[in-house]
Amino acid sequence: MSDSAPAPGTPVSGPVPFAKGHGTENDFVIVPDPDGVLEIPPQLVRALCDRRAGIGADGLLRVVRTTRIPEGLGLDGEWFMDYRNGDGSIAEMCGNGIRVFARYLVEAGLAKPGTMRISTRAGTKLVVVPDGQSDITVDMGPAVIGSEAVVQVGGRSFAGISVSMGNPHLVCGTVLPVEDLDLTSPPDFDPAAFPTGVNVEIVNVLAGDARTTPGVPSPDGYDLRVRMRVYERGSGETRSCGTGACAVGAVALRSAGKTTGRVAVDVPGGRVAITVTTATTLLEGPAVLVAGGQLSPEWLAAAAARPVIAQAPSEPEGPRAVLGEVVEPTPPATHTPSHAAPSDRAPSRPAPSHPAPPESAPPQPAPAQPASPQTAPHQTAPPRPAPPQPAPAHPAPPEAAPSPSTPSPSAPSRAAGSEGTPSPPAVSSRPSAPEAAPPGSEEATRADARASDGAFVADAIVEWVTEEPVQGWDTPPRPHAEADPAARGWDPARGRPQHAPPRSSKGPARSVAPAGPVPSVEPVSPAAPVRHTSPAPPVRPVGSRRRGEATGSWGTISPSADITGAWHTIPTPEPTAPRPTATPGAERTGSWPTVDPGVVTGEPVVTPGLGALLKAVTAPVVEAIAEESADEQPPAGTHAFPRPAAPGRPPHTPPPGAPGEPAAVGPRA
Ligand SMILES: N[C@@H](CCC[C@H](N)C(=O)O)C(=O)O
Repeated sequence: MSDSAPAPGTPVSGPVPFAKGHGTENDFVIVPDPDGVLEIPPQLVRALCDRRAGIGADGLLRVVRTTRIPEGLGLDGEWFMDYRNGDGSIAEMCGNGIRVFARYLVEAGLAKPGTMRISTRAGTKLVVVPDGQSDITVDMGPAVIGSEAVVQVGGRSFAGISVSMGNPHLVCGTVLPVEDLDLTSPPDFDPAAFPTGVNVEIVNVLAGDARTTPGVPSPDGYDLRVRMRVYERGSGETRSCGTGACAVGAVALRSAGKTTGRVAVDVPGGRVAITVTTATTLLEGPAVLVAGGQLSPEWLAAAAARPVIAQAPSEPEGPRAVLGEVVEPTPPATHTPSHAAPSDRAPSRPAPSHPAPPESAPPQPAPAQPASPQTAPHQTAPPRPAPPQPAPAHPAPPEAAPSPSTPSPSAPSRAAGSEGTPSPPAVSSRPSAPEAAPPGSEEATRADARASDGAFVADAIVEWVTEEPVQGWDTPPRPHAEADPAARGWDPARGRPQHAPPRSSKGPARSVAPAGPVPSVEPVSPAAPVRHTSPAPPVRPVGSRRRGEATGSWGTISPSADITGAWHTIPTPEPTAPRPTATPGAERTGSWPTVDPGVVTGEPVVTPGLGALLKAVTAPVVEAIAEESADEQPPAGTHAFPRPAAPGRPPHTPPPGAPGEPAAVGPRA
């Protein structure tokens, strides 16, 4: 923080800028905070992501210099992506979000196009942003493939393979057309297998798998084409998930007998390309900025004053002041993994009860622990560490691997560096590069993953059947959730969805989480203005939203924004694959075939667009480019999106109508 920086706790006197963007329609509110002076509590994240009373998004990206946050210690990207799910919970990584984040850096004049390093809770990622509006590519690190687990989605059981992309995923292949599935309710999963929750991908293989789609060619440049829908932890169903697509690409390739290749992953919001090499996973896809503007101070105050639903907080926070309000101290609450959707899509809730496995399920599927617990980024850098670390809702069985919620002693820990820290560290220059890869970093993860490469493949017995590609497939409309949990289909007495499938009468449930307390509404303290970070009480539990508040004002519309609102059309229609004959219980059989560990059936696929990146990953010149990018001043006067305030000043307050700046529409402080 510079000398002229406001003292912690000083109210921010101006409007807070924001931008809105999406990657394949996985959308985000972007809040620039280069000095790390803003705290955005979960309830404000929820309010901002509210699609009716807020700006609306699946998640939030806070743009902060890596040197200004405890999580960034040891990370060497100039910028840190502080990602939040729409329900206010923190996640380790977001593949679509980091592309949008990079686009924002460039459009806001904070970075130059080209290669840049962006730090996340899952390590520092290399990102290539071409000049113009072309797709952005991210080196996401290796997919760490774990073991089989079963999940209940829309009343059906699916077997899947757990994968860590820094955050946890369960990839479930199925013969049922994914567009027919009901993803309006949170999946029921085994909390012992996923103590911090899980993102669930349901997948059809459409082309390129000789065993299941014989004779159906993939689009040019791809080895496989798949379609997926996803239910995201903390966000509900989204129209795309970048980390999920990476997980799907890795598992789908292995199911087809390959460990490397390129996969077209079609999602409701478009298509992303996944390239799996022996060392890493590349995610390529669009990133679009839609608008920029300023949050209304009145709206912020109203958002902070709304009542909250008392529940176990999804992300225990340390003492901090907050954006929009200051709350009273509360004793630490028992942590319950957060994996529910935000309130405008599905209720936040305690860990769901896990129904009995389907009759055809293996008697005792292995707990879904990644093969190398010490290498899984979401284990080494758990998303919700807090001192003291509470026990998971259900401890893993004795034979299970150590709980992923157990932080590594060497992992970067917010417990050590954040929660008890009254203010961001006074670091004014970039830290020198560590001699060894920092724990939890991408480099460390990759090195560990290489060492355990042969242990990636899960012991799953599966069957793939093709299904007919469908043009213009769509997902059911998102349900509009009401404040009343019951009105959202939530049974507070049972602590699970009202229409959750009954547990099997033929055997006990494998793991049943405690139903949890019935949510109750309680007020929070009166709203206070936006404040800078300072020693402050813990953040209260995530709140529900209230209607009728003033919202953040809209600013400019980006010329590059895709505002058609139309369903994404797959650009190149592929030949129709033979549609399988659905058999009773088929959803249980669709999963991933066993692949011999360590079998590599193809060379890494290098396409023209990715060749440069693959070279960049290893070329020393990348470091020079990254350094240059970090050290040089961004071009002035060309940015189209709101820039953050200069160091030491409150968030940017552009003059109304200034060239290149969004017009100030909302009320001023
Ligand atoms: N949509 C993101 C993933 C966001 C985080 C996820 N919901 C989690 O909690 O792990 C992506 O594009 O990867």
